[in-house]
Amino acid sequence: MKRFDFFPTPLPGLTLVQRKPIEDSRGFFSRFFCAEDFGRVGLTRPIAQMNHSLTHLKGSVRGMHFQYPPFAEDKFVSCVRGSIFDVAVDLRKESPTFLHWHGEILSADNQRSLLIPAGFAHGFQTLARDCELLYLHTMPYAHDCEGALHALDPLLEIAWPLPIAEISERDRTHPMLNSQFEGLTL
Ligand SMILES: Cc1cn([C@H]2C[C@H](O)[C@@H](COP(=O)(O)OP(=O)(O)O[C@H]3O[C@@H](C)C(=O)[C@@H](O)[C@H]3O)O2)c(=O)[nH]c1=O
Repeated sequence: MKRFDFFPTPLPGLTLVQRKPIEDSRGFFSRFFCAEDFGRVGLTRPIAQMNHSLTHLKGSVRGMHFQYPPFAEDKFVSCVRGSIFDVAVDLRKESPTFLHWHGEILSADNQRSLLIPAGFAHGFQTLARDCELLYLHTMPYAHDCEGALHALDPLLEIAWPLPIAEISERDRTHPMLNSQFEGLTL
């Protein structure tokens, strides 16, 4: 029995994952991750870290974050409480979709996740109060390799669905992109 459906997005390698829970009168049972199935859509490295976040306010934005090589990471992002507009930006130097973004609504109800390959920046906006996210990462957190784009960068033009209600001090001060940014070579 298939536990997931995988859908390609306009950005090569970025994959929308539809979990397929088994429901009964008690509720549901759902496979959350499967190395074999995910390997077929490009996630071939083992999971190194798992993180959990809670965001209280509707309209909050976190992002756009990535890690530079050698800590560039694949990320599997899910919203297990509430609903978010989840966005990935292609930063791969040679990619035909360099600096394009793609967004998907991920929610506890729709049971969708985004599988984001290394070489992308990631961020999201909450569409409800008290949203909780789970992340699987193929590389550990490496403070010295952190990179970020500004969520309101005019070169990206990310269409956030709501006015930004809250954003961290760090995320508010990321520099805007300029023509010197050549992208990531992995
Ligand atoms: C991301 C991260 C942060 N931290 C620490 C640093 C800081 O003191 C505190 C909060 O960090 P931040 O403000 O960066 O948290 P946050 O803005 O939620 O960062 C997250 O944003 C989304 C968009 C992602 O894609 C995630 O991978 C992650 O980068 O937690 C870790 O210890 N491990 C981690 O993996």
